[in-house]
Amino acid sequence: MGYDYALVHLTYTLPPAALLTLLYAPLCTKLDLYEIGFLITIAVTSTIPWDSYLIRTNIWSYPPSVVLGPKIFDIPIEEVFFFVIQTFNTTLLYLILSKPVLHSVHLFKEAKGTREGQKWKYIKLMGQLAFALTFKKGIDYVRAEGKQTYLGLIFVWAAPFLWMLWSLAYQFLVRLPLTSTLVPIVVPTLYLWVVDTLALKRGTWVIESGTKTGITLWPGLEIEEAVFFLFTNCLIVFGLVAFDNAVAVLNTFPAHFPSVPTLPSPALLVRALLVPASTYDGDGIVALQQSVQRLKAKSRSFYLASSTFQGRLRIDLTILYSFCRLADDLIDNAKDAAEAKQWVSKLKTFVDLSYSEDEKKPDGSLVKANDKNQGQATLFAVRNFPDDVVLTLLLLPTQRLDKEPLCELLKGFEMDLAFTQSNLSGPIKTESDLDTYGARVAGTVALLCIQLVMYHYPGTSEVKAKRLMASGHDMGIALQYTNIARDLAVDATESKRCYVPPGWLKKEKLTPESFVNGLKSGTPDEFFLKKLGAIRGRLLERSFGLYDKSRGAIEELPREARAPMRVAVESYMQIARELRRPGFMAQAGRATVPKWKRIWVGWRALLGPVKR
Ligand SMILES: CC(C)=CCC/C(C)=C/CC/C(C)=C/CC/C(C)=C/[C@@H]1[C@@H](COP(=O)(O)OP(=O)(O)O)[C@]1(C)CC/C=C(\C)CC/C=C(\C)CCC=C(C)C
Repeated sequence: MGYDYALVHLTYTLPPAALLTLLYAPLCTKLDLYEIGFLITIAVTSTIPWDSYLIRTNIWSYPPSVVLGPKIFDIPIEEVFFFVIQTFNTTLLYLILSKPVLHSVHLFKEAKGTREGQKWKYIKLMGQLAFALTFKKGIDYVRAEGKQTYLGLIFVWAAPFLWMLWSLAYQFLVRLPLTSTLVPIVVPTLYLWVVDTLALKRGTWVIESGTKTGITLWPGLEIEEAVFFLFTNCLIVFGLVAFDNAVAVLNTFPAHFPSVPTLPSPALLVRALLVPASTYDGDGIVALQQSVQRLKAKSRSFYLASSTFQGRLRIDLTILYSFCRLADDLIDNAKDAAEAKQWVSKLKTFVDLSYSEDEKKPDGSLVKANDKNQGQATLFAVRNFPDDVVLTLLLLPTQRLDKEPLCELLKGFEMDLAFTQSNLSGPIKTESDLDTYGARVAGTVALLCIQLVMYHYPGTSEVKAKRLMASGHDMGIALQYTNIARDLAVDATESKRCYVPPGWLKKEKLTPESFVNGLKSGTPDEFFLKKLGAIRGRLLERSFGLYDKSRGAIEELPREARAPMRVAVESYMQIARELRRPGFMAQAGRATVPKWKRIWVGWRALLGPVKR
């Protein structure tokens, strides 16, 4: 009996496991735990018979003086634990690197008979051929019973699994970013090559000389060992990608899978993978791709927060963001007031059409509102909006959202039309006007987000729902105050808008005109900057007041949405914290949160309520 193999774990496999666990724990969901368990179970059960055969045929051996003693099918328990911990570590690295990825956007509709469809057919076949040839080579090596036996046994064991996983998930394996495929294969493989070199040198495990090629990748690392670790990490990552491919199909296509259990059974996962890619909803995928692009390009805070939401809620929030953003942009970027008004009116018509009532035909039959609305709204959207807007409109989950907040949001955008060159304060005459504006453009967004949360995680009582809505509404206004405080200069120079109530400006002996001119001047004097600091401070004070009042309610949301909502709110409020730093207070520029700080704030918010 000895401790050498146990020491390998203590020194090399357990420390990275602890570090990865620490990093991933706040992000870990029930589905992640299920995925980890699923992969470990498959890894252990598929490796035991093979490893046991290798030991019993003396291809591998473990000197009794280096292992503790207990064995499972002749395999030392340290070795069985190796299968577990290697799968665990590679899986956690994969999960961490994949968190920012919305898997649905990497699905692809393979239209039959098209060049693209043909291309995918060849990609699939080429992979299958490569793994089939590897298997064949393995058989030849094993049959020869010579120096390539061990290499052959690795090929024969791994290639069929790789062939099967490739056949099921080739699309995802090709389309996912390399950070989700190559990196989680390469990093653990290199690491284990180093560990293996050290273990072989110390004699912790021994490869018999008659059945190995004798070729080394570097001094001390047998080629067989290098291939073994490369293949096992490929198997783990291919398995994870296939799992996520199945979950993406389940989440993305409600027409195929109307409801999705929190933990889909293995049979359901396989069913999802077997849905032909030619039957995918191609427009839905493109709409999501456009929405994710929009979210990534336009809001770093919400992009970061979106990665902490799960499943269909994440998809719905991404589409909702895209809708709000493009509606705002259509109006803001219109060439003149008349065009902006037209966009508001078209958006209103689209919303009206999406929510009209059931209709009775003259023959007494009923046209269900849902079907009728979808048809009418689709037709209207296609005829009246640019191509890159239409798909988002069509995917907007109106069945899960109330009409009223959407109409109020459009009223908020309409308020922006009242700002003119000669009326810089537009509709904002008093503090209460500013509250109304914030309620319309941001309070409504909060209500819509909470409705989606409660739809996807049902069970909130009516009384609680009302309370949550009221607090969420306040939180939306809080975020809008921060948004205004951040964008004072941009609003003044690019849109000629002044959202600060004239009364507040008067207190600083400013008018909307002098304030906007001061912000527009490249080098405002110290005197002006002091006043700017005071006004910004007042906006932020209101923002933090509303934030303090409402943030407790986040802890009353359904459990699954609490931490992600905290991340969304905190990463936006971090902008307010940056603005309040003494160094920034008296600057005219736009505050941004450095990437590392955004990640830190998000990670911190996942752990629990943040101290103010
Ligand atoms: C995680 C995720 C994808 C969330 C999506 C949230 C969402 C749908 C946001 C829409 C934002 C948007 C474009 C609205 C149009 C009007 C507007 C510009 C509002 C301002 C947002 C700023 O967005 P962005 O940074 O892209 O804009 P600019 O860079 O300034 O151009 C707002 C500041 C409003 C945002 C308000 C919310 C997201 C509501 C927050 C409140 C909650 C989520 C509720 C919290 C729950 C409780 C119980 C307190």
